[in-house]
Amino acid sequence: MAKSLTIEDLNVFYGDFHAVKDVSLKIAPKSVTAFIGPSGCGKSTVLRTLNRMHEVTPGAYTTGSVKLDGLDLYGKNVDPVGVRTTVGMVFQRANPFPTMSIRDNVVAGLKLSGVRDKAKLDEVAEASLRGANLWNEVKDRLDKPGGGLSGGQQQRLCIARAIAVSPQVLLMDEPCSALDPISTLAIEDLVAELKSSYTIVIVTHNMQQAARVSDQTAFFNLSAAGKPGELVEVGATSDVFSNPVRKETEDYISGRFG
Ligand SMILES: Nc1ncnc2c1ncn2[C@@H]1O[C@H](COP(=O)(O)OP(=O)(O)OP(=O)(O)O)[C@@H](O)[C@H]1O
Repeated sequence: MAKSLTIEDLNVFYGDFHAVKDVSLKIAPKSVTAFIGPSGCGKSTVLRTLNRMHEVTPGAYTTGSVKLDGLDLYGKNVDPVGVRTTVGMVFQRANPFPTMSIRDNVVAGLKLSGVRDKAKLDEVAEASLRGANLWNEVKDRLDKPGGGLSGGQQQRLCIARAIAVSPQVLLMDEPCSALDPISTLAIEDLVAELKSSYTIVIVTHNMQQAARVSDQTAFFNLSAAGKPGELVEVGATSDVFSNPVRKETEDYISGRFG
């Protein structure tokens, strides 16, 4: 199930632009790691390299390595589509297929991979919706369109869709930025529960959220405009927030810049 991630000397480029420089980081299985830092420092870019999602941008490439329990995700025979099943992703804006039913939204990935057995699909839909804390709210309207749910429910639907394909890691790119405070707390509670089954990496601009949900915090920064983003400090969240090693980290978390 949940696996570790080891990032070594990762550099990310968009064509000629060097976006992120020399990131090395270990992420333990069944833990939550928060990526924090000012806009443009490369948090989402690094996140996307963890399931090769950056490759959908023409000209984007990496050097260095990302290993999932020792397996190099950039190895010669590794299929990026398979990587995205093992390392699932939830985006900033909930993106369910709006006219597709709630049930079909959840099992879309399984259907795409050829599963046709209705009993199996129903079973996975229920388990995933339960896992995403959405079952009780939608169990009587599984055949209604996903687009009819509230923003917070749609985001949990997307989490259900991500876990339906049994990933080992879940990447979340500012999953609460479009949500109200109540829905945000529902997602944070869910992250705490999902941690028992998945390794989670979450990008957030919300310091309190990083402090509430994560075990480990990685602070990224830019040394100057136009320079690549760098990982300044990483450590146990309680240490990074209460006793940061670097002054830049302290300035950022105390709101003095960023
Ligand atoms: N598809 C892209 N093509 C070219 N450059 C990009 C692309 N995506 C991001 N960048 C650049 O890479 C750098 C890092 O961007 P990224 O989105 O990873 O930062 P971020 O820390 O997640 O920012 P934010 O907090 O604003 O979302 C920025 O200079 C950005 O302009």
